[in-house]
Amino acid sequence: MNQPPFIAVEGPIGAGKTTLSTMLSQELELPILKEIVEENPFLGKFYENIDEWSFQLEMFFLCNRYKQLEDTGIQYIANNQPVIADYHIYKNMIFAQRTLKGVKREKYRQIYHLLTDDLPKPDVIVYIRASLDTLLRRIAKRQRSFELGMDTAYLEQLILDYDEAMAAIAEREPDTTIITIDGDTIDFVENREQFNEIATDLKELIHERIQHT
Ligand SMILES: Nc1ncnc2c1ncn2[C@@H]1O[C@H](COP(=O)(O)OP(=O)(O)OP(=O)(O)O)[C@@H](O)[C@H]1O
Ligand SMILES: Nc1nc(=O)c2ncn([C@H]3C[C@H](O)[C@@H](CO)O3)c2[nH]1
Repeated sequence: MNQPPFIAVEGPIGAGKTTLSTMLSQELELPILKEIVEENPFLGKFYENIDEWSFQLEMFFLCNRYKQLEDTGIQYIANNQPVIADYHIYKNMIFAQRTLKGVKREKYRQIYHLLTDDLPKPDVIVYIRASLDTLLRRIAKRQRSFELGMDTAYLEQLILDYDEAMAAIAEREPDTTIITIDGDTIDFVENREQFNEIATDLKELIHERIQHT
């Protein structure tokens, strides 16, 4: 039986996840789960020295998301309410597999599965793909001080990691709907028609699922 959807907006750093999920939550009148960024004590240190700070940072993200999704499961999903998030829990693995090495990576992997295997997983993913140029422009535009020294190669690699991760989810979870948006050509901020198309697709999906519940 279909459930009212749990929608996640995903994509590499600066793709527009928070922007699009906020717009969608307003348009579709859905509650939103947002990543907490400014209060993260490790992000600045991490971008200065990834090898030194990656384990602390990845564990911090994992624990925060775990708590948020545990609460979401109780508050919304168990009550058959649609909800939208500006991340998918699998994001933790995408980053951690890139930033952690050796024993720490293996320990992290085990903790990840222990914490997340029984969490509610999104059944719709809006995946915003974007080229390196677009991402760099957007990251520069928002002027977060800790991101200004970000290594371009790190971002370039994450673009590939995201593509691989989405392909792996599509194969592993055929019931998950993945809507891919080309963030280079579709401008959901400036072009209202393009935003409306995305919102309409999701409205139809929610409607279908609620009818089948
Ligand atoms: N389609 C767009 N056109 C122009 N600017 C955009 C667009 N989408 C997002 N932006 C701008 O790009 C910047 C990054 O967007 P946003 O913070 O939503 O990205 P994000 O994917 O949530 O980032 P992060 O990975 O860091 O969480 C913001 O300044 C936002 O206003
Ligand atoms: N290493 C690492 N692991 C994560 O799970 C993760 N999630 C987000 N981020 C970074 C991207 C933006 O700079 C900033 C806001 O999204 O935080 C992460 N970095």
